[in-house]
Amino acid sequence: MTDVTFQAQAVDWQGLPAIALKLTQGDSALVSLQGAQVLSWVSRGEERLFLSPKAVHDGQTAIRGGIPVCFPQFNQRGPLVKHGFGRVSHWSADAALPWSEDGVQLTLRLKDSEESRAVWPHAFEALLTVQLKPGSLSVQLAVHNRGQQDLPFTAALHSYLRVPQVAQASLHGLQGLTYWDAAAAVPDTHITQQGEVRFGAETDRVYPRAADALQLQAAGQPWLEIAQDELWRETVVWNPGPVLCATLKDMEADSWQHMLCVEAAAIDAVVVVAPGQRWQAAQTLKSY
Ligand SMILES: O=P(O)(O)OC[C@H]1O[C@H](O)[C@H](O)[C@@H](O)[C@@H]1O
Repeated sequence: MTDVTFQAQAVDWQGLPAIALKLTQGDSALVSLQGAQVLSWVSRGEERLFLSPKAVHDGQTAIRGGIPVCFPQFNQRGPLVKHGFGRVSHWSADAALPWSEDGVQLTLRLKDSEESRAVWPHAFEALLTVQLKPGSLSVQLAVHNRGQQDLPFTAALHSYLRVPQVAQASLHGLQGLTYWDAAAAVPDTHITQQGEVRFGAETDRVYPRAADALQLQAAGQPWLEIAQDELWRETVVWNPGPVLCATLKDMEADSWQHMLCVEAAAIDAVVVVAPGQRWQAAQTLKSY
């Protein structure tokens, strides 16, 4: 006897190919093949990811929201397009598989191509594995070096978390850690976090990974636990605030009030994967 615990279906999201995962229990996720980007995670009836109502879906532009995969470069820390070509590339999907007792797992793959080698001369396979089970979503990036030389990269899972109102949200678990403040007027500003993180003006910070999982508390929502594997050595916290948000064409003027990004990142030190070796690390979200 086989108990069916999930459904996986190829669907169209705004003209782009995507895969819809749905658990018998009710939780669901939507994953775009562009960028291997999770666009939606509904847990216990509630959408937990922010996807901009003005997100561009032309198949070439980065999609604003969900969980973009920044790879093989974070931000503008290198010669590639901002946040790397991974989020604007077409990934292929394996068949979805049962996972754990009541969940589903989906793996998407991106291999080097003539186009990628023209800008980044490395033979690689990147795998993005999404594991969905009741109350929890885990996203793992794996990078396999298929070439003869060392493979250097930086990366992040740029998770956009949806909150009803960011002014009534707080992020717990980073206190005592010293962050680099990328939004500070004075370059190279480092500040030690006091208490929880709160949002209002532009926030753009790189923290070292905390030993324990973070907790996001937002009025009108169940708590969210945010954990990241050790190889994600940094956590980026980003919210554009009203001024920067107004300049982002793919955000509504008030979108900054309904999101914050907590990004599992490997960026301060370049990751180097030896020939034939593999690097992998996950971020896991749990709703309480
Ligand atoms: O607008 P994007 O290219 O998606 O980047 C959005 C943001 O990503 C990260 O959080 C960086 O730390 C920010 O500096 C950047 O503005």
